[in-house]
Amino acid sequence: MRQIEGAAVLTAADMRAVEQAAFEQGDSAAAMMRRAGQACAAAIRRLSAGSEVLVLCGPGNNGGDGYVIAATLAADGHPVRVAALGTPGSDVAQQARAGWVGPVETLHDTAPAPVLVDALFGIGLSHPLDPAIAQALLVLIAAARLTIAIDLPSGVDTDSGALLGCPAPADITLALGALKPAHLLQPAASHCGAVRLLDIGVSAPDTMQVVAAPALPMPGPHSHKFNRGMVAIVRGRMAGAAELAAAAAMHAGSGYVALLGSTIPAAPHALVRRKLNDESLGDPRIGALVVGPGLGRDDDMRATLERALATDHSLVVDGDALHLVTPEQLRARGGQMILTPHAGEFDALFGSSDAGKLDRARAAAQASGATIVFKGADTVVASPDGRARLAPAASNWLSTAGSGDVLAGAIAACLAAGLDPLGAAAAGVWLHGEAARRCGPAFIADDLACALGPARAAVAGAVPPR
Ligand SMILES: NC(=O)C1=CN([C@@H]2O[C@H](COP(=O)(O)OP(=O)(O)OC[C@H]3O[C@@H](n4cnc5c(N)ncnc54)[C@H](O)[C@@H]3O)[C@@H](O)[C@H]2O)[C@@H](O)CC1
Ligand SMILES: Nc1ncnc2c1ncn2[C@@H]1O[C@H](COP(=O)(O)OP(=O)(O)O)[C@@H](O)[C@H]1O
Ligand SMILES: [K+]
Repeated sequence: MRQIEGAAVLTAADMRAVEQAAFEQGDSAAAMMRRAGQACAAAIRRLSAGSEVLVLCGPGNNGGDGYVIAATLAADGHPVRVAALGTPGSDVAQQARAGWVGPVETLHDTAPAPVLVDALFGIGLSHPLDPAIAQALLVLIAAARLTIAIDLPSGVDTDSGALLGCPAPADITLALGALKPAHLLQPAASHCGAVRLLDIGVSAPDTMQVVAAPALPMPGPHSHKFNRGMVAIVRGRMAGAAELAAAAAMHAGSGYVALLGSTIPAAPHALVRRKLNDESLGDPRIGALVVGPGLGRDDDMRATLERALATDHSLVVDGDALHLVTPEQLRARGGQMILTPHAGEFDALFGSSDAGKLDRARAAAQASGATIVFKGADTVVASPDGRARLAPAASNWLSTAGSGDVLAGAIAACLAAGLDPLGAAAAGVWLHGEAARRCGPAFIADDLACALGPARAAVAGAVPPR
């Protein structure tokens, strides 16, 4: 059982392809289900600390896992009962059912137990849960001290994280072989409780991963302020937003941060304030240029954005700037670009849609040629090359004004430090989440920017000095 940071994330189709590849290498579905069920049983035995376990088994292979779990627990002398919904459909699930020699109650007639194992539906749930099933499940959950979901809580859509009917909230979800998008995307993610990954002996591709603590360059004797990575930020109509992004870039480790558009001295004095003109915008030492936080959307600011786009700097495009560009314009510009939209900005730039957040982020990356950081209580980072990173749940206290400006600055610092756009975006998201965790409750964006330093210290040493 392991933590999820850095783990592979697979859609339902990816998971089936990985299983299929394993079968072609000589593995069998029965052996895989046995490994999955036994790994779950070992975790459940530890978590239940001797209390009786009730395993709810569905009609598919998730239910098959459930029968293996029950048989394994019983063989270890652990008190366990089984209640089923329907009869197993696949050969492998029927085989697993045959391995359970105890009685099988029905979902509607069974009595509660202190530990409930939800093995009703996993990645195969295709339509909303029947309300009568959902109701029976919720009654058993309410009576249990601990609910453990196998692979996914029953009642969520694997790929989009949407709810299918009234899902069964779990305290712990044991993800099998790899994470699925629903473990990380809202609203499903908040029904998973703590997610832990179990190895079931399959090797998953790393195209999609959970955002993990980044490896960031450390300063050494060769370092000076410019080769640490210089960040420039365009100041717009709401100056505070650009100031927050600048503070974030400084605390995230940039050696030199310039605010373009004001020369009036103010704290922090480490921030270099320059006029916005061709010379300052064209400074070849700039490693990342941030445009958009508090920019404004009037014609003057549109012209300022055009000037920023006309440079050949790596860009972080945020906030108002996302209302002033089109995906086609960005694609035509090319170069390294990271866009950081929240849901409203995303809809404005790419259009609204009922598709899932992961699919939308990936399509947007394709359309714009930029790396997309689709923000919210869940955050998806998608690269135009198809790779993606999904953030683990972050502090809900991030729902405070200016926290997105801080993220833009943190990402810019990582980009200027030499990370590729996907790596920089994921590193910025991780630092932002870690800073929020360190801030505790009711912080403001200024606190968050300052906490990026200690968050950065948590990964210090990840990379030896150059
Ligand atoms: N190769 C294997 O045997 C492995 C299977 N695994 C398990 O298998 C699961 C996937 O198994 P399946 O593909 O069989 O899918 P599920 O067990 O998630 O559910 C599919 C079954 O439920 C039915 N169904 C779908 N929606 C329903 C609804 N709303 N109401 C009633 N019935 C509904 C389907 O017709 C099908 O019979 C994974 O989540 C995982 O738990 C893992 O152990 C990995 C290895
Ligand atoms: N409920 C939440 N839980 C976790 N993170 C959140 C939540 N709400 C917002 N965030 C994060 O906080 C930041 C908010 O950014 P944004 O909406 O652009 O704010 P602002 O424009 O005020 O700077 C994003 O990084 C987003 O992912
Ligand atoms: K389940």
